Amino acid sequence: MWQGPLAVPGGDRQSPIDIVVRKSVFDSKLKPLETEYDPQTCQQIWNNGYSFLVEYDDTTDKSTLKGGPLQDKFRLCQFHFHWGESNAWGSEHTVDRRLFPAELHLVHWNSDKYSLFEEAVMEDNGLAVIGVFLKVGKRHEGLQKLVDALPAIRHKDSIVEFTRFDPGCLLPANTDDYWTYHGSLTTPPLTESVTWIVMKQHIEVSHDQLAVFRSLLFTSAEEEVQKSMVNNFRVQQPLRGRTVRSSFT
Ligand SMILES: NS(=O)(=O)c1ccc(B(O)O)cc1
Ligand SMILES: [Zn+2]
Repeated sequence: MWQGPLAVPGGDRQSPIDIVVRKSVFDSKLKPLETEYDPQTCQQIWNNGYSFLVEYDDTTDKSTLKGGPLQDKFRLCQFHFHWGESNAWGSEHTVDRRLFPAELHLVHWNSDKYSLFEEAVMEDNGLAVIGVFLKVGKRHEGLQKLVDALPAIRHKDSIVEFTRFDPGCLLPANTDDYWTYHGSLTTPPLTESVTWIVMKQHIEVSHDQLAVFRSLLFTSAEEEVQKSMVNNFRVQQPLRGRTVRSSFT
């Protein structure tokens, strides 16, 4: 897995963390999430050498997230995943130390306060990331269009057009139950600008679908030694006195 600097200098709100359910605090003021995703804003899918990203046109408020713990409206800019080399591990967050084979991150930035992702990423209330755990089980029909595009972006820095994909199909049926806490990006620049919203309910994907994730490569086409893109998750970070709130009892 990606080790990197163990702690960011002065970093006391780093991610990911273990969510200790019995220590989370129910907050009745937490609202249901409100997502409005327009599949027409989907643009491309690419291998950035850490994961694969599905990127959305975030020049207007077409695909947005609000409600939940958020005061402002946030724009979807991309989603990506983290996974393991085996089904035994792969997620970044854990629940009472329980590992999942993979985790989806839907990345949004505060378009009420900032005009670009690059600005928002430096600010306390700049980003909101929805985390969804993946379990191996039945095939996820909505995911298949994405899985079919992966062989075309096997190598780092490869990119293909990818359109008309509704990321809402990757959310669990129940999006009212979640944990939320203030944390950071889990890959560089590791900035502490993220309101994390981790779904209690997981989604299911098939073993074969997850195997295609593992067929991706960290390395670019020119490199002699090819390395499988697996275990692209960060080690867990200290809670440093933070409280994880829950939207459910
Ligand atoms: N893994 S994560 O969702 O925390 C994340 C999101 C975005 C970026 B980034 O745009 O550099 C890095 C990490
Ligand atoms: Zn991520």
